[in-house]
Amino acid sequence: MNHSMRISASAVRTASLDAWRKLAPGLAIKSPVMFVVWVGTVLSFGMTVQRLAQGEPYGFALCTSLILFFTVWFANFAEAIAEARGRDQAASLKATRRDLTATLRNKAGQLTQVNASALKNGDLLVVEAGQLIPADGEIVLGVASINESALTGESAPVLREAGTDHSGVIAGTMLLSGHIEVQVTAESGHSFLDKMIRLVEGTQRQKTPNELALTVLLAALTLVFLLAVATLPAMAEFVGITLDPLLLIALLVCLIPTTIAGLLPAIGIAGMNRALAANLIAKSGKAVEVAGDIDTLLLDKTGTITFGDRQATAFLPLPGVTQTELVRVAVLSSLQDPTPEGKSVVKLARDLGDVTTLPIDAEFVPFSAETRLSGLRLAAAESSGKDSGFAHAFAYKGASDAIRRFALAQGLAVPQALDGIVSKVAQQGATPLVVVSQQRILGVIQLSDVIKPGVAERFAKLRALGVRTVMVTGDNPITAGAIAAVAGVDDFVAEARPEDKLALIRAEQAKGHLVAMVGDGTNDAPALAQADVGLAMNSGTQAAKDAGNMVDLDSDPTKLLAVVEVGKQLLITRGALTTFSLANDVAKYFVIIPAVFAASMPGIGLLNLMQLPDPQLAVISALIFNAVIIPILIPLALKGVAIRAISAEKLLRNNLLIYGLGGLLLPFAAIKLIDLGLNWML
Ligand SMILES: Nc1ncnc2c1ncn2[C@@H]1O[C@H](COP(=O)(O)OP(=O)(O)OP(=O)(O)O)[C@@H](O)[C@H]1O
Ligand SMILES: [K+]
Ligand SMILES: [Mg+2]
Repeated sequence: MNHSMRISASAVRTASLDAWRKLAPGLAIKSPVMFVVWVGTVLSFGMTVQRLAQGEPYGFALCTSLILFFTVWFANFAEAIAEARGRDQAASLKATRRDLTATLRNKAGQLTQVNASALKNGDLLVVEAGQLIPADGEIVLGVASINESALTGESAPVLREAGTDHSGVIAGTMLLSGHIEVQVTAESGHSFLDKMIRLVEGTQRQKTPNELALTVLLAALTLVFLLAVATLPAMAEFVGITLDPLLLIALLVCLIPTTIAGLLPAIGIAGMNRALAANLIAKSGKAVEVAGDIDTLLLDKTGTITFGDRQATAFLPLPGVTQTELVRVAVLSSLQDPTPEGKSVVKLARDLGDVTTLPIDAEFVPFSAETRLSGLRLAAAESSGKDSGFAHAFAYKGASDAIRRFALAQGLAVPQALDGIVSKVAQQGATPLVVVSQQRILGVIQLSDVIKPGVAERFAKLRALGVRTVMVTGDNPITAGAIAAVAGVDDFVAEARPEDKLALIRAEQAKGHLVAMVGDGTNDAPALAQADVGLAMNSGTQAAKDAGNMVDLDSDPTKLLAVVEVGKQLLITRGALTTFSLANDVAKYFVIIPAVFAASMPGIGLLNLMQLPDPQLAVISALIFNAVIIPILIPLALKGVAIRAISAEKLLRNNLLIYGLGGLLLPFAAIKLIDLGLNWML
């Protein structure tokens, strides 16, 4: 993906054209504030023509009309340039999805070649090494090594596998090796990526709730100023002056919040652009915005804080159990377990010389996040029944609390020595899996995982931004504690099942927190849906991606930091420019009103701080400032106000100082300068 956020010359060219197109009344009315300026422009041009026709002086009228016109045009240009930049960004993404062909497998097993655009949800595709994946989907068969660089810019191949939490594939990426079957989950043109493309292109942009609220507020302010200006002629009449209606229009435009109204769409689009530049797919502008207000972040341990490639590294038998016996039962419990954990158990056992094979009539009990164990039952033993005197034969492995409970329910004793072994493994941050057969608990498998480098710094940065991090894991409290300490999370919850994660999010939300959550597994889906920001990994299952409101193309769980930053920057930029715009308007009021009345009311002349001699020139100067401040601020609106890791209150105070006080003082100086310039020119 092209991550350049610079403004290209061609973007400026298209935006200039689009700014004209956006003058159409149907589009102009979308922003009530700018529509008032639009109407003012039309009226003003009308009066110019009228004065021209009647042979009256029309210079002031023409100047006013032109400046008003450019005010509207600049606002249109601000939006158009943000959109053009979004289109540039989307173009490279779109290119990955063009003209793909698919090998479709029908129910009878026959293969046919079809165009990817004809694919339907649920279609089964066969993809061979060297081919491009034709549609977004989930691998239902096979293991794949995939190059996603067309999408993410990252050239290192990624591994995707059927039946795991990383089975998702995306159209336009390249299958490097393997032979896979993919089930289509998103028809061409309807995937998250397509949606994001439309969002950044501006073709499917909707105002976010905050944007809508601000638009209403600005419209209300405009109405207040409209009423205030409407009462001026009567007041002027009272003191014996007749006010030129053009002066009133100009005054109104200076007073209403045109700066923020003109820049508002650009700020929102730029937020989406920044998200996409970070390889984040947001399903709506709202998701990005909410991310800025997040104060609690829930992360799971395995695969988020650690690499998630849990590998068996040791078999630790209980006293009185031989290593061979422990290994044999561990292998029995894992032979049909497709998880990376299960496979690694078999691999380590084989390396140690184990040759255990699957007994006939074995019934596989798959791992679930609910039971937190896996293994097999022997159906034959089961059918012989309890009366025959045989116990059910089984071999299980699982989380220590789960196996302990299971063993007790089966009437098996829990050996004293178990705790010691479990804690020893857990204290190193490794995951202990306890192994049990129908006869007894045999010992522990040690699963080792590696903490991702740099997570501690990221969490520290989040803390500085006011975001509390909580690790939620299905693992035991000791392992969780050990990992939490190294990773530097603020808090952790252990032995959590999926519904516990959901309950935790609800509890945090009930306390008034806005919660973000990262996940990739199907069992994360409810929590992802409940969270205010649910960031799903692109590598994850379709259920997770459907439930979340953001997808990370890089499948990097620590990307949540970037999500929060993009969101915060959006909110802070919008807040700062709103403050600036309103402060400007207040200042303009005090510049213009005295200038207008000074000539006929000596008393008010004292208030004419800036000593602007000619009321018409004063108004023109204010109008010019009012217009050009929009393009001047476009780069800031697009780039965003810099955010530093300081507390929200400090940030607010700093911004009030810079954009509030600055916004109040700048117009006095700028308008005086423009006025001096105009006086000199004339
Ligand atoms: N294949 C497996 N067979 C048996 N038990 C397993 C298997 N995989 C994991 N477990 C046990 O179940 C627990 C929960 O695993 P799970 O992967 O659901 O954790 P989680 O809720 O996703 O949390 P996290 O990902 O943070 O560890 C693990 O800590 C481990 O003890
Ligand atoms: K204004
Ligand atoms: Mg997990």
